[in-house]
Amino acid sequence: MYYVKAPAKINLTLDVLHKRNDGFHEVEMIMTTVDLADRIGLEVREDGKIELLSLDRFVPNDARNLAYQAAKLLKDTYRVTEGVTITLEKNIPVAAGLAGGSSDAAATLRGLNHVWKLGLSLDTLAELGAKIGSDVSFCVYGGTALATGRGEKIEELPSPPACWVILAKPTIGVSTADVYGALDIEKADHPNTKLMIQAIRENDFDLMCETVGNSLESVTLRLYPEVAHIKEQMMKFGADTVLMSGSGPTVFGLVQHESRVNRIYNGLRGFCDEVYAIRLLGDRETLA
Ligand SMILES: C[C@](O)(CO)[C@H](O)COP(=O)(O)OP(=O)(O)OC[C@H]1O[C@@H](n2ccc(N)nc2=O)[C@H](O)[C@@H]1O
Ligand SMILES: Nc1ncnc2c1ncn2[C@@H]1O[C@H](COP(=O)(O)OP(=O)(O)OP(=O)(O)O)[C@@H](O)[C@H]1O
Repeated sequence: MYYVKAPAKINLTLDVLHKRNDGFHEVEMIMTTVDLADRIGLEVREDGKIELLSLDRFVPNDARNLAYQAAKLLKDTYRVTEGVTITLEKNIPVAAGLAGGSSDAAATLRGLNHVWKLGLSLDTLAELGAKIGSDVSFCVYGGTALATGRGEKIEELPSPPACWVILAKPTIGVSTADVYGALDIEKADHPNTKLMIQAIRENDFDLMCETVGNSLESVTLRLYPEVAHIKEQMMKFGADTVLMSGSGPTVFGLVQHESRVNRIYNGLRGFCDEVYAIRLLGDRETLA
């Protein structure tokens, strides 16, 4: 069995610029990977079939699964005769704004490129991944990046300042399409992407905290008041900054001092089942 790691992402910024003619939105986002990952096992089969095994009851184990779709796309595009059994160990919360499914698809592309000996570049895998979902291209590279277009155009950035990340996910799943659908771009918050890039390049933690922002946040906060409650509590318990990731509902807090991490974690665990205290991964090397 060949194992690949599929880490979650958070959006340090997510600016929605305008709606396009194809129904998608033009975005500018700064994404970074965090140390919470699914694990994907790949076993080559000679009968040419693709099979997916998942123990998580919230995740489909058929052609609806993004990891399955990744395998099928790669097999069809490059006329691969071999098949694969994909074992999915899910640790990233589902429908959470953490790109769990997209990261599984990306890791499957990377892993199959290896076990099927295709010799494709990451750029080629990222281009292919964009056909599965807007977040897949970023997940193929991992690390930290500016993502533009509908999210599929990736420019690598250095690692953000090192810190702890507290993730808290309320017990609701959010549909990305619904959140984009309910967005009023004029009224939304528009983070300063350039300033965030400066904060990252200058390794300035305080500037990073001041500059986080997400155009989709106010939509999800309006639809699900419990997300606002988690934000307030996380701030109150002492996070340096707090923001919703992607289309939500997961909220992340950035924390510089380890001494505060336990207090925030324990405080949130009092009323939220899914809380994680992890580190930013930040650079691409950690995916190898
Ligand atoms: C919210 C984010 O997770 C931020 O990283 C992404 O923008 C969403 O990425 P994703 O889940 O991979 O999204 P996709 O599967 O490509 O699209 C789901 C739906 O979200 C909406 N969508 C997505 C991306 C985008 N730039 N504009 C959109 O309007 C579309 O209605 C689309 O049908
Ligand atoms: N491998 C997978 N892992 C999780 N969900 C999957 C997977 N494949 C398909 N899905 C489906 O996709 C939906 C969205 O799940 P996912 O966890 O990827 O959302 P997300 O974290 O909000 O992603 P994003 O941040 O990219 O919008 C789920 O409701 C699930 O049915």
